[in-house]
Amino acid sequence: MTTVRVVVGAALFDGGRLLAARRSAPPELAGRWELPGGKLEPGESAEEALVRELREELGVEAEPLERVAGEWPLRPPYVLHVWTARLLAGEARPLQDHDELRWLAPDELDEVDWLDQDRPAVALAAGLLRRTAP
Ligand SMILES: Nc1nc2c([nH]c(=O)n2[C@H]2C[C@H](O)[C@@H](COP(=O)(O)OP(=O)(O)OP(=O)(O)O)O2)c(=O)[nH]1
Repeated sequence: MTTVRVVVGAALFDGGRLLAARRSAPPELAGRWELPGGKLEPGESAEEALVRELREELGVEAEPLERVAGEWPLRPPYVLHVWTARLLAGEARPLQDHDELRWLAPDELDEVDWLDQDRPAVALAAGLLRRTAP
């Protein structure tokens, strides 16, 4: 039996908008949009991985908030887990893995070509945002 490995994706919110990131690699994923994040390293919690990845990929500090219920299969052995997070400091820039970023308002979420496996997670995360936003 293969052990499942977790990829953590961040539904990063700031001012009521959600950050979408366009992948620059590998070729089969390039041009599609995703929630920034990456693989957990050994011994790391999902929250720790999320903070590290957002620092590396976007140059920002973020606070994980809550896990979005669900798990989405990726290329085996990986599965996608998603957490909502809020921006604490910095201005997001596509430093690694991405070539474009967009902050999407709730009515703009369908404007980018999300990776198929990200669509349900994005919809759920946006629902959480609508519930918790002032
Ligand atoms: N980060 C991220 N990866 C996703 C999402 N959806 C999705 O299918 N993936 C896939 C793309 C990659 O095959 C894998 C995550 O790899 P990654 O390249 O982001 O991970 P990483 O930063 O840890 O990079 P590395 O170890 O490969 O260098 O999961 C998503 O929303 N976020």
